[in-house]
Amino acid sequence: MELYPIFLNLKDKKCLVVGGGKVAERKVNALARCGAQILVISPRLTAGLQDMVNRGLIMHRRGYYQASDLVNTFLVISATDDDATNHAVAGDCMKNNIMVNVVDDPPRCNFFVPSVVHRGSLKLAISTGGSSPKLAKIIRQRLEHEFGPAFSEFNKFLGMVRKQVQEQVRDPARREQILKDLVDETTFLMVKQGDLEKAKERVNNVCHIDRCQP
Ligand SMILES: C[C@@]1(CC(=O)O)c2cc3[nH]c(cc4nc(cc5[nH]c(cc(n2)[C@H]1CCC(=O)O)[C@@](C)(CC(=O)O)[C@@H]5CCC(=O)O)C(CC(=O)O)=C4CCC(=O)O)c(CCC(=O)O)c3CC(=O)O
Ligand SMILES: NC(=O)C1=CN([C@@H]2O[C@H](COP(=O)(O)OP(=O)(O)OC[C@H]3O[C@@H](n4cnc5c(N)ncnc54)[C@H](O)[C@@H]3O)[C@@H](O)[C@H]2O)C=CC1
Repeated sequence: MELYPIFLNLKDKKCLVVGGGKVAERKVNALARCGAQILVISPRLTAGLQDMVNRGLIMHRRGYYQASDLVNTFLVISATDDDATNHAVAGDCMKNNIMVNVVDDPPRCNFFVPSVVHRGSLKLAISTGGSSPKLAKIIRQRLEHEFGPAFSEFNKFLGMVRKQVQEQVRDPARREQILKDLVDETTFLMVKQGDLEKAKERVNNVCHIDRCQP
């Protein structure tokens, strides 16, 4: 099966997490950082999830999953240790065309959660298609070394410069050429070697417009 990789905007989308154990906590944290509106259904919660409830970051209904929990839900993660519940959640979601991930049952998922290197808006997401989550984790750790925190700032800088070029360079051919030349292998290596200022200067030299300053 070939999986289609996408990046979802979950801001204010209702997301349901069934189960309140350590796997649920990991998935909730990933959803929370994207501004999702999260409801956890579980008779028990980890201390970390309880803390998030106390701080008003997520909602919690103490109890067992019911099909009515799915009303208005965009995305569901079923992270219980109970097969019958996980099957019921998957079946109900499939019937209603809701995105669903069942953490211990890949065939019942219509999406997998990748391993992710976070560098601000720059995300490197790794999936093994479910073959080996541990391999995905090892690759993520290697990439974290290779793509250090400087990439977060550099990516933000490029986004800003690119927007300025789009707004200020009227001639379409010139604009296209500048955008293509904005970053190259040499600039990339400067960021990688930690010379962010030099990299930014090189970008500014390409666009030659006064407002392209950090
Ligand atoms: C299909 C998928 C569904 C989904 O959850 O989306 C899935 C399924 C399962 N995971 C299992 C086990 C483990 N999962 C991890 C870790 C992670 N698992 C994640 C994703 C995924 N896991 C999806 C596929 C991703 C892909 O395509 O590669 C990561 C990447 C993202 C995240 O969860 O946030 C996160 C790493 C985050 C990071 O650190 O970067 C570890 C490692 C560890 O804990 O150290 C182990 C133990 C070692 C091992 O098994 O490899 C089991 C067996 C359970 C059992 O038998 O008890 C199943 C069920 C099965 O395979 O049948
Ligand atoms: N996909 C992944 O990344 C991984 C998946 N797993 C699998 O994930 C599952 C959960 O693992 P853990 O979080 O460690 O288990 P856990 O035992 O800590 O948590 C299970 C949670 O489900 C809740 N629960 C049980 N029945 C429920 C129901 N009917 N409705 C709502 N909540 C219910 C329990 O109260 C508990 O909070 C296991 O099956 C495990 O094999 C394990 C490691 C990684």
